[in-house]
This record gives sequence, C-alpha cells and structure tokens, in this order.
Amino acid sequence: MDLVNSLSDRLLFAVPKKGRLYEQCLSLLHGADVQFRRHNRLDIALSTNLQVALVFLPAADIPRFVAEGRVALGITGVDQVKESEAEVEIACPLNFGKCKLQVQVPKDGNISEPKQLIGKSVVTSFTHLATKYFAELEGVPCDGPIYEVQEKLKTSIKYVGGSVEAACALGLADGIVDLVESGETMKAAGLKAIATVLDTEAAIISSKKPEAFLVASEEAAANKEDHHDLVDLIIRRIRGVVDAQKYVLCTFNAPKKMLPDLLKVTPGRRAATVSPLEDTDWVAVSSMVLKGDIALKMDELERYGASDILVFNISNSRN
Ligand SMILES: Nc1ncnc2c1ncn2[C@@H]1O[C@H](COP(=O)(O)OP(=O)(O)OP(=O)(O)O)[C@@H](O)[C@H]1O
Ligand SMILES: O=P(O)(O)OC[C@H]1O[C@H](OP(=O)(O)OP(=O)(O)O)[C@H](O)[C@@H]1O
Repeated sequence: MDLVNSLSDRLLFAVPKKGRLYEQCLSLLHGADVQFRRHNRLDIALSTNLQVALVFLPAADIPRFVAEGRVALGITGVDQVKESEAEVEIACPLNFGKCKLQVQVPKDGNISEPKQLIGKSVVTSFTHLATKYFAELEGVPCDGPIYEVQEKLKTSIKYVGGSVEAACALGLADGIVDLVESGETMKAAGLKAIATVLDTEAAIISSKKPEAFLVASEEAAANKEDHHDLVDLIIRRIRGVVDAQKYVLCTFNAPKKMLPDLLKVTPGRRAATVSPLEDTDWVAVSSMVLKGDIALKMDELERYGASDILVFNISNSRN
C-alpha cells in the first residue's frame, strides 16, 4: 500500500517541519512514546506503534489545517493560532516556545510609545495581530475583513515573511511587530521594544470539526470512536511529559517533631509521601516541587532541620 492510501486509517497529527519548535516537538513525541521513522525529505511519517501519521508542516499553516478538519491534532505557537484566527481547541500549553510579540522601534530614534507610530509604517509577519493592535490604538472598529480594517487605518501595516528586524534599517518601516525571546536579535538590529502585543508559547491544538476524525475505509470507519480515544490518549501522554518537566522529586529525612513545618515547605502536588524509618524519631519524606523553586525550598528544608536532601528529575508523570 502506498503512503497516501495508508493515511486513511490513521489519525493525522501536524508538527512544525523546521524552525524554533522543531527539536522540542521531537523530544516531546519521544517522551510520549509516539514512535516513527521519517524518511529523507518526506513530510509524512507513519507511527510504528500508534495508529497515527505525523505530518510535518510550516508552523504558520498548522492552525488552518486543524481548523478545517484536515488534521485532528497539531503543535504550533499560540501566536500562529491567534494570527490565523483559526477555530481550534487549545488542548494543552507546552511550556516551550515562550516569547513575546512586541512592537519594536530603532533604539536611537525619537519614538518611545506605540501611539507615535500612528500614521507611520509598520512591517511584520503578523499582519492580523498588528492590524488589530493598531486599530485599537487608533479607535478604528475591527469587525470587518482585515483588508477593510487596514484601509481605515492611518498606520500602514505591511507583511514580510522573515528577517523582520532588518526592515527599519533598510528604510522599509518606522517600527516592526515581531517575536522576542532573549532580545538578542532585537539588540543586534539596534531596536528596542516599546509594547507587548501578545505573550505566547507552543501548544497542542485539536480540531473542532468532526471530519478530522473521519477515516476513509469502511473497516476503519468502524473504529472512528478509537480516533477520539487516540486524541485523548496523546494529549494525556503529552500533558504528562510537560508536567513532569515542570517538577522535580525532592526526598529528605525529617526529625518527626519538625514534620509539620517541613511539610509546609514541600506540601507536594496532592500530598507529600511520609514513610517511617528504623530510627523512630525520624521519617522519610518525598514530594514533588516546582523546578524553579527547588533551590529556595532546599534552603528552607535545611533551616528546619531536614537532612539527606536529594533531588531527582522526573521523566514522565500522570495525575
Ligand atoms: N525566538 C523564539 N523563541 C521562542 N519561540 C519562538 C521564537 N521565535 C519563534 N518562536 C515560536 O516558534 C514559532 C515558529 O517560528 P519560526 O521562526 O521557527 O518559524 P518557521 O516555521 O521556521 O518560519 P520562518 O523561519 O520561515 O519564519 C513561532 O510562531 C513562535 O511560536
Ligand atoms: O529574541 P531572540 O531570542 O533573539 O529571538 C527572536 C527572533 O527569533 C525569531 O526568528 P528566527 O530566528 O526563528 O528566524 P526568522 O527571522 O527567520 O523567523 C523571531 O522572528 C526573532 O527574529
């Protein structure tokens, strides 16, 4: 059977084909045990252990494919979902691809707030979001199609597909609207941020259209229900991996008399596990702690008399 025909029985799952989200998507799929082999240059890969086909697409196109029910699930940036105005479900934020869509202007110029860009020229890859932002700033109603709103704006919003940060230096724009993470690109291009349009991160999105779950062959159609179960299974697995990455497991030995204070420091996600020790004046405690808090928590545990404090990474989890 050729590759395209073998897709009819499978749940389609769109993943960015390159760029900032690509590597982390692969590691997430690995963590969720979605196994597949991608052949050179092919943008479709059949999973070897689930009834899933991965489709590698540009991040910006994924919301549209999912909204139209061509694929059931996708991973992309929330910024791309908002920009495309695609009607999709944001099933699970993924805690990576975190950045901000910001209005940026030349560092040494005389513009210091977005209102000063009204009537001037702005370049971006996010024309919908930029148009909405400036429409609000100018008090223009934003209910018509985007080109009609743009016609009413004093500010000119123009599209470029990449290297947006070069637009000011090249005389194409007075300001830009672009993504910023570390700020390195903006700094190197001599720009400064003067406003944030959107905070964004990667997310799993799922289709609201029933046809996303339809399968072509009769035999496979009988398993249609399975595709809903499969969507649920994949989302739960991925959520488990994402949650696991946010936490570490902290274990320590605690003098019994200090236990109430120590449990206030590390109460655990639901509750800490407390186990007896040979020495009856002591207990062992294990508890999940947010990764970002762990150093402070260890300081506090030590202060309250905990000893043998150990911290472990968690590779997967389920609630
Ligand atoms: N610097 C960044 N830090 C974190 N996440 C980012 C960053 N830049 C982009 N992203 C996220 O990754 C998504 C895809 O952006 P990326 O620049 O990788 O696009 P791409 O598909 O490679 O397209 P192109 O390079 O042609 O613009 C963005 O929509 C955003 O959600
Ligand atoms: O704040 P930073 O950490 O420097 O990241 C910001 C840059 O990252 C993205 O571009 P990317 O490098 O993905 O390439 P692109 O310009 O081709 O989209 C974005 O468009 C910025 O240019």
